[in-house]
Amino acid sequence: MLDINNLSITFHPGTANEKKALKEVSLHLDDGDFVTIIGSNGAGKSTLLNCISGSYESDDGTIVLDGKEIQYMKEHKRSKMIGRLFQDPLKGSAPDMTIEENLELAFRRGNKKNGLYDRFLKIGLTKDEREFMKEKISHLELGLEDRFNTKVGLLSGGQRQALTLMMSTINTPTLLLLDEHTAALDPKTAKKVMEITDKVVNENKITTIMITHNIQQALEYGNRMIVMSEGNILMEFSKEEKSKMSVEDVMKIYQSKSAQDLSDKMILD
Ligand SMILES: Nc1ncnc2c1ncn2[C@@H]1O[C@H](COP(=O)(O)OP(=O)(O)OP(=O)(O)O)[C@@H](O)[C@H]1O
Repeated sequence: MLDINNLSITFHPGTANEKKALKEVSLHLDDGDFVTIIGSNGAGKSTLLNCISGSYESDDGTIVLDGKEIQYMKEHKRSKMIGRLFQDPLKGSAPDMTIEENLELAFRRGNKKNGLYDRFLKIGLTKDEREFMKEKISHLELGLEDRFNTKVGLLSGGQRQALTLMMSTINTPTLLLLDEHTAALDPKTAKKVMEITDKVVNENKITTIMITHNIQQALEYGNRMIVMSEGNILMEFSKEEKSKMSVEDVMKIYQSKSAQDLSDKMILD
């Protein structure tokens, strides 16, 4: 479903600041895979997601998603297939619009049959659509279904991140990219948003890549864990291997295989 072959990108080539951020990275994901990625600061984790989403154009290599070569496809076109969440809960939803308006925008954007919104002809949700979305959002158990007319800017960081997750998955994406999407939340809220994420991903069998600085989270969730260092994929662990590992084991293995330690953020967690 996702085939990345020999992906490379160098920033500021030929200058003193030259940085090979990805060095011939190859990665294959099957349908429904939920892969967690950990690695030291500057390992290339976000760059990899940026190349997949189209925020960055790689110098070399291919990215094939669902049989289509996408490495030269514009980012806005890829966004119809790829959902993405960032660390910052303020990204991904419009603060001056209500929950309902944000959900409608996400619903029409990814739904060919509902292309009217693309042409800026806002038509509003039908009664059935509103009920469908209220039902979906009630699964978050955050009470957002009763606040459909609340402006999103008034929601907490956790509520907003959960809403963005809902917006990214209301039309099931081919691929979901999560870039430390719980890192800016307090531990209790982060846990709740992670549990919601896991439920949404598993129930809808969404192929997902999640970067996290939290090793425990990387071990606990998903069916594969990838470890990156200096622009390379250093190691990969299956669900079964992960289940037998502790956070300390991961840190020891990383230190023995890489010249670096895992990021300071990870050690502090
Ligand atoms: N737009 C850019 N211009 C120049 N250098 C960049 C750019 N984006 C990333 N880099 C560099 O590429 C390297 C990899 O960065 P990246 O953000 O992918 O790391 P990361 O593994 O996500 O790290 P962190 O855990 O600190 O977020 C870093 O040295 C970074 O400074």
